[in-house]
Amino acid sequence: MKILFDENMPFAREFFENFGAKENELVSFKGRELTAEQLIDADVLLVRSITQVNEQLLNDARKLKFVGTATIGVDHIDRAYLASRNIAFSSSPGCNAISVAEYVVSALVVLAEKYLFALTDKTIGIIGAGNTGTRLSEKLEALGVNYKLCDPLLNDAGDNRAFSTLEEALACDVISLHVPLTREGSNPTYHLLNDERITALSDEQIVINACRGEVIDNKALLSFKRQGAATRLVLDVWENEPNILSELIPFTELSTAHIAGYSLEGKARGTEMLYQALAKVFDFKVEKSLSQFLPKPSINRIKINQDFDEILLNQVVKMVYDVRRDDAIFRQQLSRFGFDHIRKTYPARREFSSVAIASENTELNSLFQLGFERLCKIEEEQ
Ligand SMILES: NC(=O)C1=CN([C@@H]2O[C@H](COP(=O)(O)OP(=O)(O)OC[C@H]3O[C@@H](n4cnc5c(N)ncnc54)[C@H](O)[C@@H]3O)[C@@H](O)[C@H]2O)C=CC1
Ligand SMILES: O=C(O)C(=O)[C@H](O)COP(=O)(O)O
Repeated sequence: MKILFDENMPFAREFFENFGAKENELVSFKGRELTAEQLIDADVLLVRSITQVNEQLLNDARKLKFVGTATIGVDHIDRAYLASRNIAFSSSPGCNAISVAEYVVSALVVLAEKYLFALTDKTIGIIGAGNTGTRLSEKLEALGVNYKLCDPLLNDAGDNRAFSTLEEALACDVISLHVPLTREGSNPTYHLLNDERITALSDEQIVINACRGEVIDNKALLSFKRQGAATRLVLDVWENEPNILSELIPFTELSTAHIAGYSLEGKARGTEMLYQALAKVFDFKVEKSLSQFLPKPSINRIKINQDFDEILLNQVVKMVYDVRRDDAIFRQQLSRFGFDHIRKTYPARREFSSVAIASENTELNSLFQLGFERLCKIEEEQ
């Protein structure tokens, strides 16, 4: 069985070697350079978000039986075409939802420190309450931060959480976008933040986009900022990646290269989910799991000697993931090396759960609910 996989897919060789594939049948490719010719004798194609999978790419791939994407988003896949060819398809729902939620928490912590506000004084409007929006809401709940959820589709489907209207979510102190990119249907998200909604934003609001660039009209956003709006922007995703509207960058508080979901765990979970999906389709036994391959994090245990407060939160969140690192890389390297290079050479980043906390009679439940591990007494003594 010949398996082609994106070179930016951690542990793909470890998962797929011996998976009915001989050495020369496990072939990596560059996501933006994959050609139809490379796929002629492929049985399985495993992509990330930068490969457009459509008729043009697959027309000559007559042996192809399975396409998988190690991502949450599926806007790069023509699923109707795959169905018309009877090619099995699997994405990796939720694989990097924790990573994106931790990116947002890091951004909030950094902005709270810079502008001297308490997170508990703010309300976060979460637009899109699927895997990522839900993970974020759980983390905010852990911190005692108010939030509103907006998801008309889940609301209509009978999800019994309390939902707000889009207008209510857009009026929150912080707006965090977690919708898929859609251009059709009852609630399309393409340019959800259009000129009209952008110009209605106040100087005090913060807008975070870590879903898809096209959800915000980037040109309208730039012209809004050029007119002097003080609205604070955190942008991880951009219209027309990798050729983005770089004039926007100086107007943002934090700018990154579509890496919100790039914790090692988040990326690698995508690979693991494809391994499991492939095993199901081809009736192979699932024998491997991610825990076999994840390296030890550079810091995996800490001891905390005070009760939880926002200063402590700032310290521990930034110890694991400080989004300013990625912002600095982006600003310094974009023009020299390009968008894709920054993503490909992304430095290691781990999730909060990679660190276990020991505490002596201190109240740290907020940190455990946020995602940090609790170190029990026996482990502490080892
Ligand atoms: N920046 C990054 O690195 C990453 C970005 N993403 C993006 O984030 C998106 C969301 O991820 P998940 O939450 O995991 O997906 P999901 O599919 O679990 O949830 C998306 C939610 O958005 C809702 N939704 C759709 N249209 C809406 C609208 N007009 N208004 C409000 N809600 C709407 C859906 O009903 C669904 O509940 C993905 O589709 C992907 O494009 C995902 C992972 C990493
Ligand atoms: O999972 C998604 O959806 C994402 O946006 C991923 O973080 C995209 O990563 P790449 O597939 O572009 O490496």
